[in-house]
Amino acid sequence: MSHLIIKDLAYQYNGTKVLSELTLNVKQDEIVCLLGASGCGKTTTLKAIAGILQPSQGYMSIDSQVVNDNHHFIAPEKRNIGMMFQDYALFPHLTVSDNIAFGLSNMSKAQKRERVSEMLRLVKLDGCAKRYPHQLSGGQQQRVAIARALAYKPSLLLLDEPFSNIDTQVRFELIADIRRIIKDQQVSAVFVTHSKEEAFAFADTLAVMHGGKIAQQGTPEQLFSQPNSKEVAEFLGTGIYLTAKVLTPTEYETTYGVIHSLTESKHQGQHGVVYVRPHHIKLCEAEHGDVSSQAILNRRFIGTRYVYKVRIAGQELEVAAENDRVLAVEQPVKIKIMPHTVNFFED
Ligand SMILES: Nc1ncnc2c1ncn2[C@@H]1O[C@H](COP(=O)(O)OP(=O)(O)OP(=O)(O)O)[C@@H](O)[C@H]1O
Repeated sequence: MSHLIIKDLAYQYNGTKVLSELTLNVKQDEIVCLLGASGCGKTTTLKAIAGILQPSQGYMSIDSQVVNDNHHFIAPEKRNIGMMFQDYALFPHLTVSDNIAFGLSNMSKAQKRERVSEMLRLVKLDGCAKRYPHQLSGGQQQRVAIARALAYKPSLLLLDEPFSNIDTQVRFELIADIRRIIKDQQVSAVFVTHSKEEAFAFADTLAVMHGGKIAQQGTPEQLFSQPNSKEVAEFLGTGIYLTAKVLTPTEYETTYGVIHSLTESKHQGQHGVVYVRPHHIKLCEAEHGDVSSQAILNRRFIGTRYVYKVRIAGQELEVAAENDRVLAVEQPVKIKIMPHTVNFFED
């Protein structure tokens, strides 16, 4: 059963369409990450879910309650949604305990005390109850923010770039911690980030946004191995397009030789393009004067190995190579494309 269901949602700012035909499903206890280029409408989608803005069209239900359609619009405070944003938004004049207790208006004093202690234990800040936000690190403040958002047992949690102010060294520890806390509380969540690495570490499924809608939703593995559009393939990482013909279910003919796929294609006989990512390309030394070779445009050292920029089929791409033999700038190289799960898009 889906916990959050959105169908054909549309929204415009002053006549400019930002969301159109947006469809998204979040299952019970699932963490879904909205990913997409800057300005594609991620925050607008969160605001529509929260009820901060009213869509011009579409259906939305949370926990089987219709919160938005042609006849209903449920106000934000009646949606039982917890929110957490990048600037933590803690009240500076309240202690950690009072910040966490802030939304617990329907409880007795004793119940509040009990719930606050439970949340402090959950986020491992038992010793910080009496401190003020400025006496905490960024990561600790973010833990208080999640405790406050979860304290009144929301049915859905919305997180907008919650980790972008956290130092990279502790960010992934905090991501693992907050994921554990959300899973422990069995709450569904929609999370927005610019960072694919954060998305992979935090979410169960990714929903890539493009053109005001969800272009594809699935696990990171599904999106990498079976992107349903060029936009999704490109968003997940750099690559180059090669014109190709599908020779057999596992063989693609290109100007750089036959590429072998680890999975079978249903497009046999069709023409189109394959999207090849740098880690599927091997650079091999070539002889000067070899017409099928290309020169290395530049190289940079990234600590463990070199990354070489090459031009393949008129497109420039950086390809990492093992350090057993260092290649020189302008040295001719041949391109070998290793067997992989090929991403093919028909013409
Ligand atoms: N209050 C507003 N008035 C007019 N246009 C707006 C308003 N808020 C956002 N927009 C526009 O709507 C589009 C979507 O904005 P939104 O903030 O949802 O994108 P986003 O994907 O969250 O972007 P980012 O990743 O940069 O935070 C953008 O083109 C933005 O300029």
